[in-house]
Amino acid sequence: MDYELLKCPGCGAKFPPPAYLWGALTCEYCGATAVAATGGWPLAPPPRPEPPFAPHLPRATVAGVRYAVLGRLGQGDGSEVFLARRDARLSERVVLKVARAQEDAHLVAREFEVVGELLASKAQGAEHFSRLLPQPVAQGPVKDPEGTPRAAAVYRWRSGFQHTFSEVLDAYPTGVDPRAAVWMWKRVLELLAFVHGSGYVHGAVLPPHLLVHPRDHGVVLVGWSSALRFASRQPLPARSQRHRPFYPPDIWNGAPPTPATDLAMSARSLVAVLGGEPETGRVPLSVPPPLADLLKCQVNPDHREALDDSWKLRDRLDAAAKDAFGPPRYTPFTLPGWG
Ligand SMILES: Nc1ncnc2c1ncn2[C@@H]1O[C@H](COP(=O)(O)OP(=O)(O)OP(=O)(O)O)[C@@H](O)[C@H]1O
Repeated sequence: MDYELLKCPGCGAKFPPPAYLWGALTCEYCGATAVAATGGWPLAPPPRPEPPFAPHLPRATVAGVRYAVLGRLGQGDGSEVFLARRDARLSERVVLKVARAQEDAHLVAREFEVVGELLASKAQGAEHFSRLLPQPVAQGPVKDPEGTPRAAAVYRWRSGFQHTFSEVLDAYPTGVDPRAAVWMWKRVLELLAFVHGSGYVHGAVLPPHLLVHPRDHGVVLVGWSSALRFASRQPLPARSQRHRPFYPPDIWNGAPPTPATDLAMSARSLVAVLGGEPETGRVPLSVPPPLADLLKCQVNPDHREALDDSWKLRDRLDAAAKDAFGPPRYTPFTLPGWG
């Protein structure tokens, strides 16, 4: 085999090993540029084009980033929500929320903004609770299959949180085990305590906005487009007609929402998931009286015993659950698709 010593033809200094990417070498000592007699050292071949991920899947571009749409996660009052992945080798899964109509565009933008404000909150527990809020990635218009631009927002995907209270009720049409309802309500109240401590109300604590992690006994809230600073005393910017029985009645008359509104809506959602009537707070007889009584008084913010402080209500729930079931212990809860 023949070897060639690489020396600068100008000053004779040794060249460093030629970098594969360069077609020429510059001498570190005399600054001369040397090109091989054959016209240059070989350049690295251009990177091979990445094979596209699942080319049959539809693509959507938001804020200059392309996503492959994997499937639908759900449908909101004003939006379509999809699971997608960044269309690149180093990928990440995201939730893509697209406004169904132009009139709903402001709600998608509003949610993105409010969530950003809450993520900046310094209220007690911010470090823990901010991880339970949607994590914004990007927002901007996305073109639908007809080419019409629609307002869209992208959030990070949280694996495990994919069943809403509405789907839990589909899986348990006569209602969940009251023990499961206890941890579900506790998680909602803890998160609401942080939201209220930050000066906001969620304003739409409804079954389709409550996502359950069945194994970890976690619950998070989505659907933040109605959230607002309660000190503003503004009425809710949107209400879901389909879920009328979940709102305290004064909200339909334009009353400004307060933390008590969220607590009442959380109680009504829990009543529903227990197989009861959200409006009256009536639950099946299988629900032990301490829990049934607490729910019944809490669905109505005007009830003389209703609490308007989320932590206090959580403490009261703790006591009611101890009365009914003894000290807390882990009771497995399953949903379709979970072993
Ligand atoms: N982060 C998420 N992870 C999994 N599923 C989600 C997520 N966000 C939304 N979904 C699904 O999409 C459905 C609709 O989403 P969402 O409730 O946020 O829409 P919306 O009612 O139009 O929102 P909003 O009330 O803020 O305008 C939810 O009920 C749920 O099934």
